[in-house]
Amino acid sequence: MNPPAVITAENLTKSYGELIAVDGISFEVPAGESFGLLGPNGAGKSTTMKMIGGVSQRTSGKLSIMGLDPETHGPEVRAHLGVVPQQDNLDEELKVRENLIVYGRYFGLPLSYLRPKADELLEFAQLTDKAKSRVDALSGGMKRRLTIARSLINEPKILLLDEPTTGLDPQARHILWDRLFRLKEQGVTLILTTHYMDEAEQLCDRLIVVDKGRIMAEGSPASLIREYSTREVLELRFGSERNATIGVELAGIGERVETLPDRVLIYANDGESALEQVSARRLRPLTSLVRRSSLEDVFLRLTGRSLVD
Ligand SMILES: Nc1ncnc2c1ncn2[C@@H]1O[C@H](COP(=O)(O)OP(=O)(O)OP(=O)(O)O)[C@@H](O)[C@H]1O
Repeated sequence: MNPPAVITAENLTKSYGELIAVDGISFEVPAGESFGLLGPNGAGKSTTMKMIGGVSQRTSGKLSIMGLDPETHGPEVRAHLGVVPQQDNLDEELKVRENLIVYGRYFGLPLSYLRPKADELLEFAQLTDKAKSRVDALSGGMKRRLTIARSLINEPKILLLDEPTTGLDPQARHILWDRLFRLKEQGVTLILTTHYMDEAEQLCDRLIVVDKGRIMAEGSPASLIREYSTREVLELRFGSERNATIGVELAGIGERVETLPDRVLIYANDGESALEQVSARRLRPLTSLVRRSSLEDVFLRLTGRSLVD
């Protein structure tokens, strides 16, 4: 039997005046899943998260979190949720450990619970030795981990993460991904937005690709890649002058040729054999690279645009 859905959205819509930021999206997230909203800036990801978190009212449609409507049962819904917003909003005046305790007090949790819980969460966030540090002395990655630790103070069943690793360096991102994996192993349902395809591939069991407030596709990263791309991609650079016109000369190689401003992509199941065909036509790229298809290719196929602006 499938686990029950902890979040159900049906035709969820949010308009800001004339602008439809979220345009009738529907999805279900079963308990324990790591579910992603992948899309470029402005796609409507944060707006969807805010509606789930009960801090933004929907214009129309239905939304249910653990069987409750966040608009009519705000406090009950928030008790099940941990929220990691896009911008860290830690209290810079307070020390690291105090941030956890003071936040827990907002939930009305007793100090006898909060003190050991704060220590446990600092351990989890690898911040035990920073317990007494000032927040403004922490690195970006540490602040993110502290924000995540803080969001876990009430032992939420669902964690909402809006762009969890934006602005972090690769090492800090990997540490964070590892922590999120651990939460998933503990059975926490993760809902995350990202415009990084590698993050979506690493973290999400299933995701929706969103663009301009609409769902373009839905599935696991692997199934989306299988459905919308080839196994491999041959990336060629011919220099800015030739890139624009070379597409015609490459026609027929692989399943599809996509011309971007700085490179040409040939979609083929066997990239090396596509490269041999390029050589056979006496076309000499400045650089060539064969790689596996990614969600970036899925997005390009679905929208004709690149995921990262
Ligand atoms: N409070 C608001 N008032 C008016 N328009 C808004 C408001 N919040 C968001 N928007 C608009 O709604 C659209 C969707 O924004 P949203 O922040 O949800 O996108 P996003 O996919 O999360 O992108 P980002 O990663 O940049 O946050 C954008 O066009 C944005 O300008």
